[in-house]
Amino acid sequence: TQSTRPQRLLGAVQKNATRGDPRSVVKAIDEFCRHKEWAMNVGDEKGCILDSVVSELNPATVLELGTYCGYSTVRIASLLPPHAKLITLEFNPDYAKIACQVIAWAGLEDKIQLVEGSSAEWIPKMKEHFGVKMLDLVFMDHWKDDYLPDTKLLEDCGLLRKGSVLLADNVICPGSPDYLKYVRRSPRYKSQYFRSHLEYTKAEDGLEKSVFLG
Ligand SMILES: CCc1ncnc2c1ncn2[C@@H]1O[C@H](/C=C/CNC(=O)c2cc(-c3ccc(F)cc3)cc(O)c2O)[C@@H](O)[C@H]1O
Ligand SMILES: [Mg+2]
Repeated sequence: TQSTRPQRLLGAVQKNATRGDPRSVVKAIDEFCRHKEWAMNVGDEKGCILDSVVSELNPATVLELGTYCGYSTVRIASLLPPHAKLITLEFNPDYAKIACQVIAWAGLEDKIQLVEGSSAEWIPKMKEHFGVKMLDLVFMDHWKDDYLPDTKLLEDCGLLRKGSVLLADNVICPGSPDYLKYVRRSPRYKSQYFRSHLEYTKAEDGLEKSVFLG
């Protein structure tokens, strides 16, 4: 049977990356997507912006919405302090299976909790199920129409504190106009746009960083 693109991406990691070396996993995926097959990872250019936001924040608890193949999961987790935790939600079981193996190849299983299911189902369970008190960082990279409803759900579930950061991928391409309007207009957020390019292309895209003001 034909392999899928995520399966071929995993193959490139297992072939070209060193077990237990997260940066080599990130590099192997970027090489594969730049030279072999494009895939919707945040990529190396926007990835550097992601790295700087994570490093500056030094978050103890991170939530990622939309694992896909685990590229940004590995990229974020490789920068977290020793006891920090990253919970990543992915509702496609095939993608979750690939991401699980990419995370294992990077040797980051201890820092990452991959949950198979939808954000709508699991965000309300964060506190009781994972013992999460507050989220320091949320990286949004799932369906773009879900950015806004999930942001409101995070607020309603009391998961954001003064200083919590929402970092959203693709606010230009494919775009999430309703989300952008909301965080830029709301007095409860201090929002900032980091201009960049769509992964592995010259098209414009960017990340929106929004700090919750409480
Ligand atoms: C139900 C809530 C919910 N709960 C849990 N997991 C969820 C979920 N909703 C979705 N997922 C999973 O997240 C990932 C989806 C990601 C969606 N991302 C883009 O569509 C995208 C597109 C381009 C682009 C494509 C083509 C172009 F021409 C240009 C740009 C570039 C990008 O960086 C992009 O992120 C998948 O793993 C879903 O299974
Ligand atoms: Mg994206």
